[in-house]
Order: sequence, then C-alpha cells, then structure tokens
Amino acid sequence: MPSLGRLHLITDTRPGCDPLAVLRAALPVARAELVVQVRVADDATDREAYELARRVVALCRPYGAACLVNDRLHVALAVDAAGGHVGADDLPVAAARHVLGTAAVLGVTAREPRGAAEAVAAGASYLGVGPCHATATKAGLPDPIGPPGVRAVAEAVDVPVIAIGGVTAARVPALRAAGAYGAAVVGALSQAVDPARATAELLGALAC
Ligand SMILES: Cc1ncc(COP(=O)(O)OP(=O)(O)O)c(N)n1
Ligand SMILES: Cc1ncsc1CCOP(=O)(O)O
Ligand SMILES: [Mg+2]
Repeated sequence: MPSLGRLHLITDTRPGCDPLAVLRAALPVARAELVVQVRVADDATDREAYELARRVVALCRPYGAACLVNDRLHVALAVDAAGGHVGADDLPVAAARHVLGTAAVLGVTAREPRGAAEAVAAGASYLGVGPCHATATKAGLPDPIGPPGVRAVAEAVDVPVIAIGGVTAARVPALRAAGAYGAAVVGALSQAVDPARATAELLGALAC
C-alpha cells in the first residue's frame, strides 16, 4: 500500500453543504497528505454516489491525494478510487478485501482492541477509530472512547489508526500522543469559515 495521508476529509453531503468547494480549498494545502472519503447519505442513489466520487477522483489526481469510497465498494471500483471504507453494517472485512483486491486501501471502523485485531487479520489497511469525541455529524453513535480508547486500539495493531469523531485541531495533540497516525474529519473542515486555513491547522497539529 502506498503511504497513507494523515488528514482524512469525509464529504459532508447534508443539505446546504458543498463538499467539492471544501475539497477545492483543502487540496492545494494538504496535497498528498489528504485522503478524501466519499460518504453520501444512506438514501442517496448509487448514481449520485458515483457522480460525486468521479468528480472527487478527478480533483484529487493532480495533487496525488487518494480518494476512498465509504460503504459502496462497487462505486469505488467504478471510479478507480484508491479503495474504500467499511464498518459494522457494511460488507465483512474479508469480503471487502476480496471485492477491492490486494492492492487497494481498505479502511475499517474499530472501537476496541479485539475487533481491531480481527479487522487487521481480515485485511484492513488502516482503522478508523472512534467516535473519539461527541459529534453532531452522525446520530446513533456509542459513547466517545477518548484518547484512552484510541491508545488501547493503537497498541493492539500495526496498521495506521485514524481517529474520528469530533476531531478538531486542538484535540489532535492528545490523539497523536495516544498513538493515532492521523485523523478523519467532517465538521472541522465542512463547517469551517475558512476551510483552507482549517486544513493548515489540522495538518500542523498532525505533523507534531
Ligand atoms: C475513517 C473512518 N472511520 C470510521 C468511519 C465510520 O464508518 P461506519 O462505521 O461504516 O459508518 P458510516 O460512515 O458508513 O456511517 C468512517 N466512515 N471513516
Ligand atoms: C462517520 C462517523 N463515524 C464516526 S464519527 C463520524 C462523523 C465524524 O464527523 P465529525 O468530524 O464532524 O465529528
Ligand atoms: Mg459504513
């Protein structure tokens, strides 16, 4: 697997959001340190997911940034994305690896060390670990695990741990100290007044 970017931008496709505008601001700042995960609402059509992913792949390519597709691995294959991300309600990890092939990046959601180790054994390239902090972006999540929960997972696996859930630049140092390799964000970039500046702040924190 090529080296994984540390800042994962997950597209915010809620009404009133413009994920491509945020991406256009973030890409020149983060370049190949950016991983863009195309995540659409559950009721979005495959065609809508495909059209967004196709645009994201095209925007990322000149910067060497990777595009991953959340949940819908057939869309990842259709747009020639670098890989995908799956969680508990998606394809099992081994099946996802089978679909994507050996060279693809496969992210898997994990909350605790045992599930994390099983995901790695089944083919995960990295783990999305959280929610680390409370978030308004996704409903129905379990309680936040905080930096101690991130540490427990990071100590159990030898793949990059990407912290997710309520991540801000101010919270990155504690997550890095706990063993996180990088961070995935929705609101910290999508709700930022100046997404380019917010990208620089997150990257600066992740570099320490
Ligand atoms: C980097 C990263 N980590 C975790 C998730 C959550 O995935 P999942 O649990 O499958 O939930 P949905 O995002 O599909 O609602 C993620 N997407 N990215
Ligand atoms: C998809 C997902 N899975 C766990 S937290 C989360 C959303 C993270 O969004 P934010 O960065 O705005 O807290
Ligand atoms: Mg999912």
